[in-house]
Amino acid sequence: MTAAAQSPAGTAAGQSDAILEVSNLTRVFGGVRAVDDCSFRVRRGTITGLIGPNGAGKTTAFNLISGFLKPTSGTIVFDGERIDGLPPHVIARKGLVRTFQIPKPLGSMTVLENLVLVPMGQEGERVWNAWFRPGLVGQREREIIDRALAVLEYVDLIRLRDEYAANLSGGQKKLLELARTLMAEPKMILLDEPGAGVNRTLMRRLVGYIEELCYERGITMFIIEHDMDLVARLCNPVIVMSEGTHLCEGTPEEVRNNPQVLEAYLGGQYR
Ligand SMILES: Nc1ncnc2c1ncn2[C@@H]1O[C@H](COP(=O)(O)OP(=O)(O)OP(=O)(O)O)[C@@H](O)[C@H]1O
Repeated sequence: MTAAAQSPAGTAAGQSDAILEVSNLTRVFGGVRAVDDCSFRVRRGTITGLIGPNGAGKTTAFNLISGFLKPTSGTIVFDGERIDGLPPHVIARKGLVRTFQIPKPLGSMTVLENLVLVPMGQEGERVWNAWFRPGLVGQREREIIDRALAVLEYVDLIRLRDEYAANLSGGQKKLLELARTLMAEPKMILLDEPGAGVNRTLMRRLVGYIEELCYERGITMFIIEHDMDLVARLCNPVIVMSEGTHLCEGTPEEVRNNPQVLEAYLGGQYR
């Protein structure tokens, strides 16, 4: 019997290093094998990049991992537990959350309401009503509101806390999206193109947050990114997908110099 098989479920020696293990993952849309027998692992405490040409299956892989799509076949293990096929809110409660390339805050709610809703789910409205009737604010509700305010301080959106999310700039919406993920107290965040449509100043701030959240708070980061300078600066290792599957992985330097990667990009639509 192997050491892994002898250990209790979820604590096997081989699993402690990998927070995410994707095995033989496949998702078919009609005739398209968007993700095709794809396997990889993400090490705990890393900022891991996911790159590949357009249509390589990166977004579909993220949607499968975060529960927004169900796999056709294959398994996904997060922190020692099978999560494939579970709905997004259950996966988020286990500590795995994702952001979207186009952030999706609830526009008709304020910045603060957007954050309060994350841990409370359907109960968020109740917390909110209680906020206006201070005598009714319970211990848990108070804690959630205080945590939301602290997160807004952290991402420097505190002065916009009563603004409707719909009125925020694109960059501010990105920060709000990051703030919402932090409210879920994640162990791992999937970031979909944090660099897309972001100016240099905000990009520097986002890079700072990503590094600090990973290296100081221990949140594993898994990032889809097309901006190769940003990938080289932030990510190690980098996983390359092509045609729905895992092509290779390595340091940014290694993947950049890998002829298979060049071929995958030049054979597709080089960006
Ligand atoms: N809902 C869907 N229905 C049908 N086909 C889809 C669907 N979602 C994705 N696909 C197809 O699956 C393949 C992989 O798409 P996906 O968006 O995952 O790639 P990607 O690597 O994220 O691409 P990009 O870098 O351009 O965002 C593409 O051929 C795409 O057209």
